[in-house]
Amino acid sequence: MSLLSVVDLAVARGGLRTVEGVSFTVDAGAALILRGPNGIGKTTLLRCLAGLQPPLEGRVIAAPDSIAYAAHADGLKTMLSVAENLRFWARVFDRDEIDAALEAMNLRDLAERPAGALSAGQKRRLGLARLLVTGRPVWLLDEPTVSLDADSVALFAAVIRGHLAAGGAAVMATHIELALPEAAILDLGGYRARPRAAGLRPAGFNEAFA
Ligand SMILES: Nc1ncnc2c1ncn2[C@@H]1O[C@H](COP(=O)(O)OP(=O)(O)OP(=O)(O)O)[C@@H](O)[C@H]1O
Repeated sequence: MSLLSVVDLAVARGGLRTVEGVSFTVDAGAALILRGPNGIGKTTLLRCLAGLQPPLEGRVIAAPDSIAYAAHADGLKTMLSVAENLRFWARVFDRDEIDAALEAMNLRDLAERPAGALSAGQKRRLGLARLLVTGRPVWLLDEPTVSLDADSVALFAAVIRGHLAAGGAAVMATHIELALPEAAILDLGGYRARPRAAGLRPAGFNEAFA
């Protein structure tokens, strides 16, 4: 069963097309890794999949409320504890269970620590734990392993595997080897947009008369 389909997608950032003609499907239980050089548009594509910006062309097909996005920034509330951050985030998604997320990302001993007093890798673990409390099947992750040590990368890979085994799916942008050999790889380098403006202006718009 397909949880996410992308059809002939083109996206733009800062008024410029980044990638175009991107199509793929991610089934339940499957992971897709987005690769490509810096600036090709991996983050831009993820933002579009997450609904944070519209596509220039093409379609993103997913069930309503099925997607959870872990952006490059962890988006933590620094004055709240680890547990409070997770409870807050769970409530945003109308849920209240956080124990499994604390356990999975090895955060139990840090549960009462203010998020602002965590190390970079610990913050990243908390950022990833936020996905677990959403209960959503499709995870989008931007550079999920930045700042993680080898043990935490392995922890992360185990969490992704558990999510896939439970029928979820994941799309991840990363330059790092994730120890997930079963994941499919899509290199966006082959979808670089031909240089031209994003085409965001209305049809008939003529710059000479603007
Ligand atoms: N906030 C922004 N405003 C305008 N342009 C941006 C912004 N963020 C990124 N861009 C540009 O959009 C293009 C795509 O950037 P994007 O962050 O999607 O690439 P990426 O493949 O994720 O790169 P990286 O591997 O470095 O994370 C780049 O040319 C970048 O310079």
